[in-house]
Amino acid sequence: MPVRGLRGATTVLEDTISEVTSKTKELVSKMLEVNGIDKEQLISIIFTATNDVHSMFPATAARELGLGDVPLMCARELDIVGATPLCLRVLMHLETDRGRRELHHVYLHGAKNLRDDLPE
Ligand SMILES: C=C(O[C@@H]1C=C(C(=O)O)C=C[C@H]1O)C(=O)O
Repeated sequence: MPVRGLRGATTVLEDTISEVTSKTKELVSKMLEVNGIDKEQLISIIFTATNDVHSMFPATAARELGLGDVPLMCARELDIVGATPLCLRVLMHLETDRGRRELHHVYLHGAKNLRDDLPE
C-alpha cells in the first residue's frame, strides 16, 4: 500500500500540561477522524513545538489515545521571526490507497491561518 504524509497544526493557549495534552489529543484525533484513518495504518508521527513550549512532550499526550505502538518523535520547530507562537505541528506517515489530494490536512485554533494552499 502507498505511504502518504498528513499534516496538522494547532496552537495552545498557554504552555501547560493540560493545554498541550488536550490540544494534541484534539489535533491527532481530528486528523484520524476526518480522514477515516485506523491506527493500524499509521507508520510514524513527528511532532514539533515552537520554542515557547516546555511543559511536556506532545508524544506523551498522543500515547494516551492508544498510539503506544506507533513510533513517535518530538522536535523543535525553527525559531522564525514573526512565526505563530505556542504552535504544535504534526506530520503523520500512513499507509493508504488514497491519493495525496484526497487527504485532508487539519489546522485548528490559531494555526488555521498557516496554510491555504493545501486541500482541506
Ligand atoms: C508554515 C508552517 O510551518 C512551517 C513551514 C512548513 C512548510 O512550509 O511546509 C512546515 C512546517 C513548519 O516548519 C505550517 O505549519 O504550515
